[in-house]
Amino acid sequence: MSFLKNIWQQLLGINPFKGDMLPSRVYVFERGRPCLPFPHLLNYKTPLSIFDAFYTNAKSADLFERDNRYLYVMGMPPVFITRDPAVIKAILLATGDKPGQFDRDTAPMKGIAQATGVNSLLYANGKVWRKQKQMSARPFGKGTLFQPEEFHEFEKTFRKTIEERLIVLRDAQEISKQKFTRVEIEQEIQPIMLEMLVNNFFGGSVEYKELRERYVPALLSLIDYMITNTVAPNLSAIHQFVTGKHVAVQQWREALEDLTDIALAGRGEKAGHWKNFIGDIEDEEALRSNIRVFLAGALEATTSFATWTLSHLSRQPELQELVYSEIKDINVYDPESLTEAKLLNHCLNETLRLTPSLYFFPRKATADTWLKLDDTRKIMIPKGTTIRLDIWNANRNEFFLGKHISGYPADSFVPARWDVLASEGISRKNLTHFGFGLGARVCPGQFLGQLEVGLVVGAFIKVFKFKAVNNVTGARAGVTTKPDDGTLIDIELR
Ligand code: HEM
Repeated sequence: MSFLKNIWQQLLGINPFKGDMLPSRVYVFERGRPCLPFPHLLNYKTPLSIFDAFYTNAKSADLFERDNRYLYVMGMPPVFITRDPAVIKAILLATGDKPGQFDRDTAPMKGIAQATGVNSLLYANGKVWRKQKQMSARPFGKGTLFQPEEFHEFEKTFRKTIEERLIVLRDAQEISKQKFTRVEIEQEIQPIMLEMLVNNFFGGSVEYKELRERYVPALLSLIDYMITNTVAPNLSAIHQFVTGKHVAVQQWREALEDLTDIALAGRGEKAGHWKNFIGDIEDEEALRSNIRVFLAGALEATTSFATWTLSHLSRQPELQELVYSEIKDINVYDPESLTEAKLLNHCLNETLRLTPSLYFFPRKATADTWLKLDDTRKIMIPKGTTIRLDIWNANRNEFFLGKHISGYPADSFVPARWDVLASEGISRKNLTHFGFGLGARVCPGQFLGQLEVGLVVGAFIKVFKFKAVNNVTGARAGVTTKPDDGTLIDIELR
C-alpha cells in the first residue's frame, strides 16, 4: 500500500513531508553534481562528495530548503538528508526505544555488524540496545571515570604509555642528528590509542610491537573491508573468492577475536576498569560484541580526533606555542589541571566541531513523526524515511555557528570562538555541535576518549614543535574522517 502511495506521490511530485516548512527534492539524475547522490562502487570512498551531491543544486532562497533535502524514487520511502542543526538536534532528542521514536538505521553498519555481532550497543535498537546502554552507563560515565582514585590510576598509566612511545620518537629524532623528522603521525597514534584501551583501560596485556604489527593493521583492514562489504556485499564476496582475499579476512577476524580475549581476560580478577562493570552479564555474546565495537570504534574515533587536532595545530605555530605555555608546567592531568588548560580544551572542542570524527549519523523514522524545531516551527517526517544527519556540514553551518554568532567564520579553525561564545553566555550545552552526538544515543566513550586524546595531544606538544608538510589537507572519510595525508608533519624537538 505504501509502495503505491510512494509511487503516486513521486510521479506527481507531491512532497511527502508536512509542516511549516518543507525539505526540497533532489533527483537521481541532475547536472553539475560531483557524483550520484547515493553510494555505489565508484563513489563509496568519497562519502562527503555524496552529501555535497545533495546540496549542489539547492538554490532556493529559503535556507531551510537549502539545508534539508530529500530523494524520492522507485516506490521507496524518502531518503532525507539534513545539515540543519535545529533539525538534527530535534531528531537526536527524539531517538530512542520508546514507541514512535527514531531508531538508528543499521543499514550503513551491516558490514560492521558481521564482524562485531548484532547485539552491540552501536548496532542494536529497542530492548537489546537499552540493556547494553544500562550495562555501560556506569563504567563509562563521567561520575565513575572522573572519581579521583579512578582518574589518577588511568591518568598515570595512560601518561606512562604515551611517554614511553614518545621517547622512542624523540630518540629517533636525536640519533638522526637532523633538525626535523618527517612523520605520518597517524601511524604512531593508532597503536598508542589501542594500547591505552586494551592494556590500561581493560587491564589486558599485549606487547606494543604486536599491537603495531599485527592488531592495528588487522583492525584497519577489517574496517575497510566491512565498509566495502556494506556497499556491495555480493561483489565483495566474488572479489574475495577470485583473489583469495578470504584467507586474509579470516586472519583479520581472528586478530579481532584474540584482542577481544585479551581485553576480557582481566575480567575475572577485576583488572583495569572491569571492577566498574557490576552485575551479572546475562548475555556473554552481547558483551563480546560490545568489546569488539569498543576496540574497533575507539581505535578509529580517538585516532581521528587526535590526528585532526594535531593537523590543525600544525598549521598554526603561534597557537601551538600558546598551548605549550599553558601546559608546560602541568605534569598531572587531573580534572582540575584539565579544566585549567582552557586553550587546549578549546582546541579539542573546536577540532570536533570543524572536523567531527563521526561525520554522519544514520536514523530511521519508525512512525509518522512530528518534530518541533522551536516555538513556532514544526515538521512531519513520514514513517520509513531513511535519515542521514550530515554532521560534517552542520557543524560548519555559517548561519548557526558563523561570524555573527561566534565572531569567526564557521569553516575556519579558531579555538578563540569558544571564548567569544562564553562571553555571550553561550556554551556547548545550548549551542550544539554534534562531535559526541546528543540524546539517548550519545557516545558512551566521550569522557574516556576526551581524556585519552587530551593526554596524547598535550604530551606531544610538550616534547615537539611540529609543522604541516602540505599547505592544505583534505578529509578522508570511512567509518570516521581523518586528514587525508596521514597527518604528515615535520617534528622538531623542543
Ligand atoms: C574520542 C573520540 C570519540 C568520538 C569523537 C566519538 C563519537 C561518537 C558519536 C558522535 C556517537 C553517536 C553516534 C550516533 O548518534 O549515531 C558515538 C556513539 C558511540 N560511541 Fe563514540 N566516540 C569516541 C570514542 C569512543 C570510545 C572511546 C568508545 C568506547 C570505548 C566509544 C563507543 C561508542 C559506542 C558504543 C557508541 C554507540 C552508542 C549508542 O548507540 O547508544 N566511542 N560516538
